[in-house]
Amino acid sequence: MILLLSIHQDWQEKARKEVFSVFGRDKTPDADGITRLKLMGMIMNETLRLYSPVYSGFMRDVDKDIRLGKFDLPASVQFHIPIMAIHHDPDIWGEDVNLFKPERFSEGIAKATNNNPTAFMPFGMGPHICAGFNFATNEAKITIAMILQRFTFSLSPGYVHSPFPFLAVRPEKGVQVIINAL
Ligand code: HEM
Repeated sequence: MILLLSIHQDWQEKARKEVFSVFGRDKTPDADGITRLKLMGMIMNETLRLYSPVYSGFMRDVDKDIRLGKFDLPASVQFHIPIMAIHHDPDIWGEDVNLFKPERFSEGIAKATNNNPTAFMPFGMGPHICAGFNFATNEAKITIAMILQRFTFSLSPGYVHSPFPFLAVRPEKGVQVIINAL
């Protein structure tokens, strides 16, 4: 999120305005307020879509013969759900699939996915959905909100774009930003 908000200063400003309107400049973010950060949620979803940390996806075992949409899946096969590929499918997200556009989530996930809400699954899906889902999203929202309350940030000219798959997607050469106190 820091990378994308450094590039997209307009969204950084919108996110800061939202944080100020909910917490002001000084209040430490609390659970109640965090649920009211709608723009922050949209920015987070778009970040998780573009740079899905669990890029490779996840596996499911088929325990009995089953029909899934147009596929007949026999018992005992394993299939792979490739999160990053689904998150970059233009049939679902549109021709602007590679652009950072948090506004695509403004009316919820069903609208953003052209009525395929299960196509957005940065934390997986079903009974084995990520156990840390709430923890991870709340922690990130609190951290970003506290940074936005105190600092502006922009991308350093030395930054080299280098998303790198190593367990999770990470910037191989780091994310260098210039930070200024507000
Ligand atoms: C941005 C951060 C994270 C992302 C994107 C993420 C994503 C995922 C994904 C895609 C799965 C597979 C889900 C499935 O098979 O349907 C998963 C499983 C899991 N995650 Fe996370 N995760 C994150 C953070 C965390 C954190 C912080 C914790 C623990 C505090 C955690 C604990 C787990 C556990 C225990 C599972 C296995 C759940 C099961 O198999 O029942 N995750 N996560």
